[in-house]
Amino acid sequence: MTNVSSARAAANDRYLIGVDVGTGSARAGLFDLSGQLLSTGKRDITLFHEAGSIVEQSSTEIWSAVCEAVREAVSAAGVDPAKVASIGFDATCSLVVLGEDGRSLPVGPSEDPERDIIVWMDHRAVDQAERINAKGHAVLRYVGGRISPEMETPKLLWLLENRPHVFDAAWQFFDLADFLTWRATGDLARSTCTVTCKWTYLAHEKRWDPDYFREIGLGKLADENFARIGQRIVDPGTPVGTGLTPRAAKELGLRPGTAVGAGMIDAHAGGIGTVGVDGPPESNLAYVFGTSSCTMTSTMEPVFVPGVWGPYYSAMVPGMWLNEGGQSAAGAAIEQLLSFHPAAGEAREMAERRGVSLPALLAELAATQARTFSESVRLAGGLHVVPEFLGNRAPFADPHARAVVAGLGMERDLDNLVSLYVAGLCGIGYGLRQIIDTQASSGAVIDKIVISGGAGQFDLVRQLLADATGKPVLATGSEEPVLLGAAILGSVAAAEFPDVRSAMARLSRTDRTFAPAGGETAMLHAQRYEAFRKLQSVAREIR
Ligand SMILES: Nc1ncnc2c1ncn2[C@@H]1O[C@H](COP(=O)(O)OP(=O)(O)O)[C@@H](O)[C@H]1O
Ligand SMILES: O=C(CO)[C@H](O)[C@H](O)COP(=O)(O)O
Repeated sequence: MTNVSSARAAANDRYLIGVDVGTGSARAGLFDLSGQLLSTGKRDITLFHEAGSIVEQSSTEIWSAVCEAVREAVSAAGVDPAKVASIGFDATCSLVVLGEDGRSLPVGPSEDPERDIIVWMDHRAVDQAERINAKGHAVLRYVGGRISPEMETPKLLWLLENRPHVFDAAWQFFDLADFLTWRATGDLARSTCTVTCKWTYLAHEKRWDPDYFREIGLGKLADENFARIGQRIVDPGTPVGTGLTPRAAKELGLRPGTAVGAGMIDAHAGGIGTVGVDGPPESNLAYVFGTSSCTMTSTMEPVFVPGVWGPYYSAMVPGMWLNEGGQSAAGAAIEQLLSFHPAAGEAREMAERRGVSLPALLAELAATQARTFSESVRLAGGLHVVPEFLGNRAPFADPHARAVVAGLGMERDLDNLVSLYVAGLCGIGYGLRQIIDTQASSGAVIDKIVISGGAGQFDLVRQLLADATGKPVLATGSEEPVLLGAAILGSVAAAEFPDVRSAMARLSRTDRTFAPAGGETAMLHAQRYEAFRKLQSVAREIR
């Protein structure tokens, strides 16, 4: 084992960059070899919304945002780019469509070629997903029994049926993380993580299933031997190409040849940035609470949980199986919930004056109004929220589910908005509890939750989630575990660590534990959880 002084010396020598492309922004973090975050850079990215659940982005804009964020992080730390050993990428699981020579193709009715990405949250392919599910092909066993319209094969089918000229003109279809490693290195390798979780690649058998593609109407892709969706599938962290191309290096402000690791989906990077702490990975559920929420559970043997994505082999922790749940809208659901309230405008102005976001302001107000974080649940009073504004991802795999808010009165004031915010967070917590309970009844039992993501950075949120689920919530030492996860991928490609497991063990540690409240508070949450399930079930019945 390296001692502290030699680790420090090494830490001064070489640096790791992690890039996280979330739904709303591209961020870069510069780490030393002890996992210490030295600087960050961030650029917002545009989301184009259209009728029909269409949400698109631009890969050109995203690549520029990545380059600017990396330059910002490197210059803020004052580090010589020659000392950057590696770069790793994670991104949302959005579909990028490129034509010959890598030129962007328009994925939607706007016909704007810059809009070449169907974003993960785009639900245009609900009908295609339903038709695929009706066929019941055996590969669906490995995506929780039902394909989601957020995955890539329904989206590809939508393109083939609605924009056949674009489908035919496409040279490559990429998951966003694989686009980024291709753009950085020129290598078309796909990551096991992306293709297994979103494209039905069977990593445990190291193969695509051509029958599935033929049965659902995407036989063309099988006939081409999968040349447009990935013929070389490598584990996350595998060195890609010969590192950065001269062009990409110039754009990023780094050296050509800097090692690049095969990437991951953002939630999975959050997973490897967190689940290595405190006990074996199978005891820890990684909870990534950002625009969406993702629950990542690792097991030694495959566990089939209807309505929870997976089991996926080696898609997150190498050699382990993964069950992935969560909700399509989590942070986004809280934003939507708050936007309906009469006091939202006034509160937003107040938040702007203080230079914080609206939910961050409300978290602060809730914390000051309650004696302890745990007691803030009482602020919710008779308000109950099932925050399924964009369907139920797990454990019902139901994209048609919608939100329920119960207990509204005539109040219009800021305090009532704080109450609604707390009730919304409790609803997020009960949805998480429901996934944990469902997984446990199928055999995937966890002891603790390790949290990451933008919304997971608040102590009030962490405590409420611990109380709502009855499980301890751990915060890691790194304030940016998702960026750390991405940096780990690069570090392995640069051979700074022998493999992802050892990098996880070396670079992540627990900072604080939020123990679940007992006594009356636990009872109150048990009652509220019951109310949540009743409301959710009535809403389903009504539909
Ligand atoms: N205190 C908070 N309470 C609830 N939601 C929050 C809070 N702070 C941030 N969020 C939400 O978290 C999301 C941003 O998280 P982040 O991980 O940065 O996003 P992404 O990676 O999805 O782009 C936004 O939806 C934001 O409104
Ligand atoms: O589907 C997912 C992971 O499988 C993610 O939810 C999606 O990629 C968006 O992530 P984020 O909320 O962090 O922007």
